[in-house]
Amino acid sequence: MPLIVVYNPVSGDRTAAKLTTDTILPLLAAHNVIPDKVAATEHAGHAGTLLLSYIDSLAVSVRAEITLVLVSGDGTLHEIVNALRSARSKQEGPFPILRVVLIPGGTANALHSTLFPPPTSPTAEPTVLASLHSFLSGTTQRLVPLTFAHTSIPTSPPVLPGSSENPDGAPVPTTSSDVVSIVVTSTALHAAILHDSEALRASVPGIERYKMAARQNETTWYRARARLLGPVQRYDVTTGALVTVVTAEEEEPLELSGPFAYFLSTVNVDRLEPLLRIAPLQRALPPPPGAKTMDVLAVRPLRDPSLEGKAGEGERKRFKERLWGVLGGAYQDGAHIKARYDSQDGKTEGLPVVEYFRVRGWEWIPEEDDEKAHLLCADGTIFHAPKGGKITSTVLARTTHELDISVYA
Ligand SMILES: Nc1ncnc2c1ncn2[C@@H]1O[C@H](COP(=O)(O)OP(=O)(O)OP(=O)(O)O)[C@@H](O)[C@H]1O
Repeated sequence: MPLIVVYNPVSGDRTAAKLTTDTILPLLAAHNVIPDKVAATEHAGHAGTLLLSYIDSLAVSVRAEITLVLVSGDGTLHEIVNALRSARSKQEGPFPILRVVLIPGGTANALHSTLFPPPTSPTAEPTVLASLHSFLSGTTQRLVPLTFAHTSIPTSPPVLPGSSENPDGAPVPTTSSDVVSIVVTSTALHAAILHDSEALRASVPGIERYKMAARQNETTWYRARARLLGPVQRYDVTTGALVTVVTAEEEEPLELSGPFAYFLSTVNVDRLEPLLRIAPLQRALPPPPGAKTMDVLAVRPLRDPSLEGKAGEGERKRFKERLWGVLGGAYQDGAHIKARYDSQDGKTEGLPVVEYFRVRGWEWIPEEDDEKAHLLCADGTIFHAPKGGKITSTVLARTTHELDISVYA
């Protein structure tokens, strides 16, 4: 079967080239697996074009299924998936199945740490080559298919009927950017952190840059409405179960009014970093195989009864302490999803701080004058919606994207 090795020499701590040469290629050779091609990415966006030109170089008779050994972080895989999706949409007929051997060479390695959670015992084997061992094992191979979250971000501001640009209310064609996430799609704090941390990449190559960017955004709230598209389930902290709140696609979405401190959705992953288990139900209560769902986490500060509905500087500073305290629970195996506000009457339980949903998709409608609420992060790539532009994210059905991409686990 055709096999290509691709590594990103600048991802993470920049050790992908050494790992490939010193460890991965010798291990493949020891199993009589000789790659057709070994290539380093040379610039952003290169991984996708590399893979597509490799596919083009193969005779049609041998390209039904391709193995990619990828040494990188999530961002490089994200680029590959988007390049394949774009190529697929322009091509009729069969398209190669892609099997990925994923070697964590990035900073966060969310997908890899979800498939291979960090060992709890100090004597356990490190997991860096676990996907490769699965591929080489032959008998114990497990392939995990990837789910895609498709997000559409308008590129031009909405033109409302009756406005000076459109006085007679004629339909105005909208333009948008489209992107597929395989890990995370977010707005609010997470998007702001990813946006600001990119500027720190050169000086702070490790995870620390995310913490620095977090501090820059810790008292910001984001004014927007979110509409959760059905079917929608809500996590019930008391029973530990997911409870249906919107039954079908046709029903009215569940609307969440802002402001938001946090709004993030994940597919395929429960972790964003090896120890940051942000969406624990992705593994604790996994969706059935092939389900068209993503998990959404939202934090809306004004649910905190101690703020008494106020959003001043003092309340934001107080809420910052609460938010960090709660989100810190994500590092304790996902304990944040159980945190509650204080009870108002001292008898009943307080509201959950983190609202956790399983949904088909969501819409995010930022308030026009809140610039930071217009940021969107798709697997680390940042987009800016135009003023007041509505962002929509939904899980793509396999029949729509017609791609078959899975990872050895
Ligand atoms: N040779 C290169 N020079 C500069 N940028 C590159 C090069 N090759 C790839 N890239 C870019 O590097 C970016 C980061 O890669 P990747 O996501 O794999 O690593 P990371 O950000 O360190 O890890 P993670 O996404 O797991 O946090 C990608 O968005 C990709 O476009």
